[in-house]
Amino acid sequence: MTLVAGVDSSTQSCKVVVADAETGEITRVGQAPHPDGTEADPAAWLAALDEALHAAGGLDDVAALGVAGQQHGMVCLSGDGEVVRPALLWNDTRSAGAADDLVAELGGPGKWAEAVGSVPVASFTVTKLRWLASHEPEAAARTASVCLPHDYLTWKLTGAFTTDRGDASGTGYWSPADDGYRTDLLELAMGRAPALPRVLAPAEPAGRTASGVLVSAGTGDNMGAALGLGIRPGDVVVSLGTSGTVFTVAERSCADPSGEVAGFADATGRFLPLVCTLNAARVLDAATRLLGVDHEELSRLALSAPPGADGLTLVPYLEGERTPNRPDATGAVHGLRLDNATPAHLARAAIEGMLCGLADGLESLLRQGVRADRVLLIGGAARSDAVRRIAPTVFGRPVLVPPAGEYVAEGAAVQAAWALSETPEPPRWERPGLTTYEADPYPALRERYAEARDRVLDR
Ligand SMILES: Nc1ncnc2c1ncn2[C@@H]1O[C@H](COP(=O)(O)OP(=O)(O)O)[C@@H](O)[C@H]1O
Ligand SMILES: O=C(CO)[C@@H](O)[C@H](O)COP(=O)(O)O
Repeated sequence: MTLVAGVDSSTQSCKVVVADAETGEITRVGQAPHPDGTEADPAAWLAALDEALHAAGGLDDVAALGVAGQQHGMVCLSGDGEVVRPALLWNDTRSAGAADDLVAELGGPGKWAEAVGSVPVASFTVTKLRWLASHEPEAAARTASVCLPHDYLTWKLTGAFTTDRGDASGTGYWSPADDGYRTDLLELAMGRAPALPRVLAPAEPAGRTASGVLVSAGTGDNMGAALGLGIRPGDVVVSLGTSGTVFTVAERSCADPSGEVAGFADATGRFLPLVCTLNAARVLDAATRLLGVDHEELSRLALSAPPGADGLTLVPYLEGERTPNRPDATGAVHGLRLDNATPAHLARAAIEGMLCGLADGLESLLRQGVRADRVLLIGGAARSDAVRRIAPTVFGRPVLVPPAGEYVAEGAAVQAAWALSETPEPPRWERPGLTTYEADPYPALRERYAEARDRVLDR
């Protein structure tokens, strides 16, 4: 049996799966935590990768490996390959002002959508580089090259400085439509253009590890999930990890001047229109802390309250928000009355509020002409029974849940198997069935959320 490994170096942890390259059967898994915070020393990702690989039984019998990682993180390297400062992550909002400035300087949101498929907000690497140039000019001057979290890990594994279309499309200085860097935009951000990783073709390997394991191009985590699930146009994925994302694969590139939908590329040569919120699984983590319960009890409580939580509405902007672009917003609870002031109502409002943000995202995606024949729910918070049961009431359509798994890491493993096989299309691994969750839509909930979502205080 030929084995391949896939890595998901995500916000909260590093996950590894080892699978049979032919059937996709998972034979081993490993996981290790990442440090908390919105900036991180890339050495911590390497240490977590090492620990997770060890927990997954190591690479001695593995033929190929792929690394998917959290998108957008700014990793600045000096001329001798040292990390210049801790990486700013996708959920760090300090560059929100820089994003506004860059949008204005290029002539407005439409110009950015046209140039790189997305309108940059604080998450995008290009805005972090502008922030660096303005606030830490010495660090900016020492920056000889810039890459993303998965590029950094692939470089450390192989010595090759590479990236892929998917992750490059989240920088704000690579165009999915034209398949090339826009170094002029990097110059706009920093006043000059540091060296950038070479963009590999989807099945092109980056190189080999010191012990000879083939390393595939790697990609961003959402592109990894799309590959792991084997989605096709018409399949919309809602991922409830640290971030909430709603995305699909498309044959044509997307350019939304409203900035709600990011026109990313995928890991197969196609495109990945995506909406991202900053607030997903950790809203539920916060609710468990507020209520002094664990996730199982939160789920039980939420299901014991009625749809709409009798008017209790939670706006989940606990980390500010990206879609809508409210980097300084805070969360809020509205509609509190004596009769709905119960743990069950609050538990339900937290889940409903988190899902309303994603349901708005689905609508933005549909406005781009995307089809949603099926909606699939994945990510850490999709382990919650209440989330799975409440999702169809909020989305107003059935929701399909694949068996709990690490689909980003599985996608990275698919890519590794693809790099080994050199076939025109990635391998398609059969996966056990999806569970369908259906429930009556409850539109009043979305209407109330729409009223509440702009009535929040800024930090
Ligand atoms: N049963 C559950 N119910 C709700 N949230 C959960 C559950 N299990 C895990 N989570 C949450 O899911 C998140 C981790 O999800 P994951 O998709 O691995 O995130 P990421 O890939 O962004 O690091 C954590 O915030 C964790 O607390
Ligand atoms: O910024 C985005 C997508 O544009 C996020 O989805 C990050 O890629 C982080 O993902 P998770 O760690 O939440 O999976």
